[in-house]
Amino acid sequence: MKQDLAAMKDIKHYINGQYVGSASGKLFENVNPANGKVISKVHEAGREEVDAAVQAAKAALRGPWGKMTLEQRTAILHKVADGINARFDEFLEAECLDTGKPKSLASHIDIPRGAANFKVFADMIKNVPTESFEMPTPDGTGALNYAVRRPKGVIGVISPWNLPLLLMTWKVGPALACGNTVVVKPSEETPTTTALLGEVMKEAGVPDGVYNVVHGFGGDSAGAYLTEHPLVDGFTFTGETGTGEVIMKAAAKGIRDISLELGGKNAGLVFADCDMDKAIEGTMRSAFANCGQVCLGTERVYVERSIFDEFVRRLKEAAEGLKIGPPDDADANMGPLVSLKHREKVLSYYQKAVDDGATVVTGGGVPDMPAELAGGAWVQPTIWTGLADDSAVVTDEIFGPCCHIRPFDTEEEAIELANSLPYGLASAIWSENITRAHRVAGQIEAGIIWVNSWFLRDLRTPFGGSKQSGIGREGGVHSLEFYTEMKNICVKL
Ligand SMILES: NC(=O)c1ccc[n+]([C@@H]2O[C@H](COP(=O)([O-])OP(=O)(O)OC[C@H]3O[C@@H](n4cnc5c(N)ncnc54)[C@H](O)[C@@H]3O)[C@@H](O)[C@H]2O)c1
Ligand SMILES: O=C/C=C/C=C(\O)C(=O)O
Repeated sequence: MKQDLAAMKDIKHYINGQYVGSASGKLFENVNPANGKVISKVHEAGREEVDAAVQAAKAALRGPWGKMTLEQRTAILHKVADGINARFDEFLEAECLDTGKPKSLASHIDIPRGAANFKVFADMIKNVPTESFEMPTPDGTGALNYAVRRPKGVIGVISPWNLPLLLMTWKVGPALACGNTVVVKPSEETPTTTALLGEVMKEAGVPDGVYNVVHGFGGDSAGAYLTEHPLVDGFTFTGETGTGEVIMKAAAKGIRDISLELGGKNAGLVFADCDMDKAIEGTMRSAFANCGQVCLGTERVYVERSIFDEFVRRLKEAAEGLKIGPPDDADANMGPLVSLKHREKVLSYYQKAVDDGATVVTGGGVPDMPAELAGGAWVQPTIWTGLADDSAVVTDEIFGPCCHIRPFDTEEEAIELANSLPYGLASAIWSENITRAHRVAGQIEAGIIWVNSWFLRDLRTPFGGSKQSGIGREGGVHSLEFYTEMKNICVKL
């Protein structure tokens, strides 16, 4: 049975290789944030559907999937990647309708990464060795220890709405490469590409029950039912820090493992010895790409005082040059926020900045849009200066197209400011003095540091946050660590 994705009117769960509706008949609306119109109705899973998905995933571990050779399994995952590429335009259309993001962005980042996440981890699991140790024994014969990887089991994948296909496959790719089965709960805001992937899985020959999808909300809905289900062996979650705390508690019951990629309030550090063109281009992307809805984005920018005025002037000019528009507008490089609800949150910070005495360098409100887009979640790219370090605008993750720029005088002060919050996800350093860049990078409390770049991704590298930005690392061998159980076999010779 195929999902009616061509019309994209009715988004069902994908359980044990079939698209199925909810027994309760409960549906919720999926809204296009570019115009406020309903795109589709989505089935909301109850405990019954979540249980069916988890049971299917458990059973599939013992079915054909569990018996496949590594070669067979990884060949299928390459077919999944090829299947995404073959249906690139459908994925692109679905992702852009759900999020409102420019097609120019999603066609370069979201959809290609959706495919790459399967290929990279399929190849990695074949090529990363495990360890072995020979040891002496009192009788002189010795013993040999060697480690093997085994799948962890059923993985619960809970993903957010900002980069829906990219962030979901970033977990599903390595989870399946390692031989696990998954139950995915995509964000209620962006269910479509996760649903569409079910068809690709089927076509690629992924056995039924290996990839399951349940739709719904977080608390008191599909998300909570999934984390409370005792047969799930581990959870990988990307989303807000507060939600991470709730999921961590649920995972404690039954001692299930967790990987948490959480929020940030990332600092950009711009030194006087930077290449100003590069720093402006990079900070533009880090503050405004994806309408500022990137966990790695820099909402706090610290600039050395001698170049502060020039930097602010040039970033303002660049921000005012952004073209706001819907996904199909080929010139648009900024879309709407994901929803009107999220816009309320972002605009509350725009107001708070004014209340706290900020200088609004540019933006601060809602742009004028043509009548057919008036119902969309549009917001202006916004830059502030002049806020105190303890203003909520400077300390809270806003997740909108905005940044506060503040001057600093010394390297020590810049590092202290960057490290002053309980988050520790990412940071961008702009300096042509490579010794300084290394020195500063080593002292920033964050999991990911970019020097003279931003969001430059090599999927073999560790990815994750320190402090309240997460627990664990994914990427490269670190994904293999999370998605497998290492077993040591000690053989007395
Ligand atoms: N560190 C990273 O790699 C990374 C990447 C992208 C986004 N993020 C963070 O994600 C946030 C934006 O995404 P969001 O608003 O979708 O996050 P969110 O935490 O609101 O939701 C994420 C997912 O969790 C589900 N959920 C919510 N409450 C739940 C509960 N009680 N039990 C189980 N599931 C629940 C949601 O339905 C959704 O699928 C930002 O904070 C951003 O920084 C982090
Ligand atoms: O919004 C957050 C972006 C996260 C990016 C990744 O997880 C990635 O590039 O693998």
